Amino acid sequence: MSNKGDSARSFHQGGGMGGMRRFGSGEKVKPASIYSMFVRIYTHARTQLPLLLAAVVCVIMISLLEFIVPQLTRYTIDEIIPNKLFNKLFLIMCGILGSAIVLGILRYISASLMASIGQRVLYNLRNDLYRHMQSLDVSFFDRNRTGDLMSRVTNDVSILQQMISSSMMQLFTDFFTFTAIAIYMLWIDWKLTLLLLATFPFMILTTRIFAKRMRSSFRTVQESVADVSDHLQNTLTGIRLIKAFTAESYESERFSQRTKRNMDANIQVTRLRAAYEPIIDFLNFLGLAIVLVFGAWLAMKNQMTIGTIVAFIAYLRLLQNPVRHFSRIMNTIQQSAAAYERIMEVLNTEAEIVEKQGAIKLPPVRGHIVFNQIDFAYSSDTSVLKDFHLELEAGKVTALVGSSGSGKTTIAHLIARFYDPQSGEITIDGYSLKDITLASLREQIGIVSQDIVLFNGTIEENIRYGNHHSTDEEVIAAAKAANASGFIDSFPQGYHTQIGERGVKLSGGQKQRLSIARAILKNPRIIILDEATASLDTESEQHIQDALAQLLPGRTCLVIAHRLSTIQQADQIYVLEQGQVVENGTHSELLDHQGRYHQLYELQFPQTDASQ
Ligand SMILES: Nc1ncnc2c1ncn2[C@@H]1O[C@H](COP(=O)(O)OP(=O)(O)OP(=O)(O)O)[C@@H](O)[C@H]1O
Repeated sequence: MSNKGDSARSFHQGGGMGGMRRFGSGEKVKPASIYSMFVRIYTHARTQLPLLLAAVVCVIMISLLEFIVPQLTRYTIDEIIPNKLFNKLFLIMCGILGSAIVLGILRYISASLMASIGQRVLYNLRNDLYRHMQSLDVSFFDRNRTGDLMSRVTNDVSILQQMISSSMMQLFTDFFTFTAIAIYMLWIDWKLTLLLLATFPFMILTTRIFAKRMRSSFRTVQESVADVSDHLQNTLTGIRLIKAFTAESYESERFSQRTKRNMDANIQVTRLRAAYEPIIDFLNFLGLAIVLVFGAWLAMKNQMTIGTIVAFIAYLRLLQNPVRHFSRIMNTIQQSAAAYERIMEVLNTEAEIVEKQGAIKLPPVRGHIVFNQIDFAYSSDTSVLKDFHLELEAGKVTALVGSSGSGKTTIAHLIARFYDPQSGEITIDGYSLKDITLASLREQIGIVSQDIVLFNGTIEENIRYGNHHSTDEEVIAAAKAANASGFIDSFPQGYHTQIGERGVKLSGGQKQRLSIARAILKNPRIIILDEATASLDTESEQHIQDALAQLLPGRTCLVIAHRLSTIQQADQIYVLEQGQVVENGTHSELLDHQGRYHQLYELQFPQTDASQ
């Protein structure tokens, strides 16, 4: 029933509706620049400033030490060897080994610090992402595939994790080393250094060209991972259906198509990388050739010492190391940028259903609900409700009947403000839904729907979802009222029985009774029963009807039912056809009227004399 489409398309285009914001929440997101990615990471890391500062100090010290070692080489060649300073050799030895030990310690400290900062940044980012998703509307989840969203929170965040924990440190160190050494080399011989640096614009250009392509390939890789995850989510939860339709090979084939897309995209990334690295290596060799040839020329003209050339070559290697690392890190950075884009698409999506500023807390209501001139459509091409009026009297039972797709469940969704109508107003006790806080509205509504949602956990935990602060006695009382205590007590573990994913270990009727118990525990002022007794046998249904008969008095109740036997006692019955109320009245009034309700009744009870 949902119109879940391709994720990228739905994020970028929304559902249409002539550009209305309601359906266009997933506005086009600009490709996130690497700069903005780092700014965001830094914003999160700022909270751990002392750690960050310690890491930066380590990085600066590493750069300095890396700088000192070639100086020792130069000193050995230019001073110690010509002057035969044997006594200095031991000092040189100690200097090099000491530097290596300190470098190792500093690298260990900075890597640990960065890992700890990185993990905290990601912990915050992942939680922000999940919290933000929770705040988005039902329509967002209609538009986007569950597997794709899961992949954004898990896979895409993990990719960023890799970059922050390992590559960021390298990037920092390289940046400092590069700057320090470039300045020193300019100071020693600016002409040679400038010649050397002349190769860098080519490196930057090559990097830019490859970066763009790599990012788009990584984007495909990540989308294909999301596709695979979505397929898994759908098919593993629907395994019984697949088996019933012997669709195992069909699904395996579809799975392999998705993994092939992933494989192709990965091959493309590897090819790009394989082409990029040799180009960078070539430019590095060009630098070496320049230093060697030009340096030798200067040395032959006695304008440079051999020690300086050796030190220069050592520095050149240090200067090129960051470049070589960068060509490797660029892979991770581009992959992270693609992941970051996908994360930002969710974070930049704004909820359409938002509380207006100064929204008031809905006080405990009597439950008089009015739909006034409501126009509603899920998307621009199909209208569900048009100029719709409906009144639910406070404390009474109102039933909605009508053919499938006539808009009954939609009415329930609008009361809970899962969606907003395009025009018109819905009020509860005179309060417009748009003027009140979402929490204060939803706290007063209990929904028992035809799609029973139970979470993996115990029976007790699932009932307690209705009210996390309830006592054990209250949980048991709710189960009794919902006629569920009988089957719960028959389980060896009673209320502590694990019900499995989505409650797979329970029968349809048992699941329904748990969901009713959950609603009873919530003790709401308004109750919506959307086909709540549909999967119960006649006997259980009678028990539930008895339980509801105790629960409903004094509350406003909206009952949506196909089986007319369940709503005969309703105070008011509305008959809906194509989003319009075609008649209303009590059961007997509607039978007397001999209209649509009478027709439906005849269809369901052909042997009964309708007039009785
Ligand atoms: N999330 C959604 N996105 C787009 N269209 C939807 C969505 N939910 C329902 N619809 C469409 O809205 C119309 C009304 O659906 P609704 O679920 O309200 O009908 P219903 O009367 O409750 O049907 P049933 O008795 O079969 O449950 C249908 O045409 C349906 O296809």
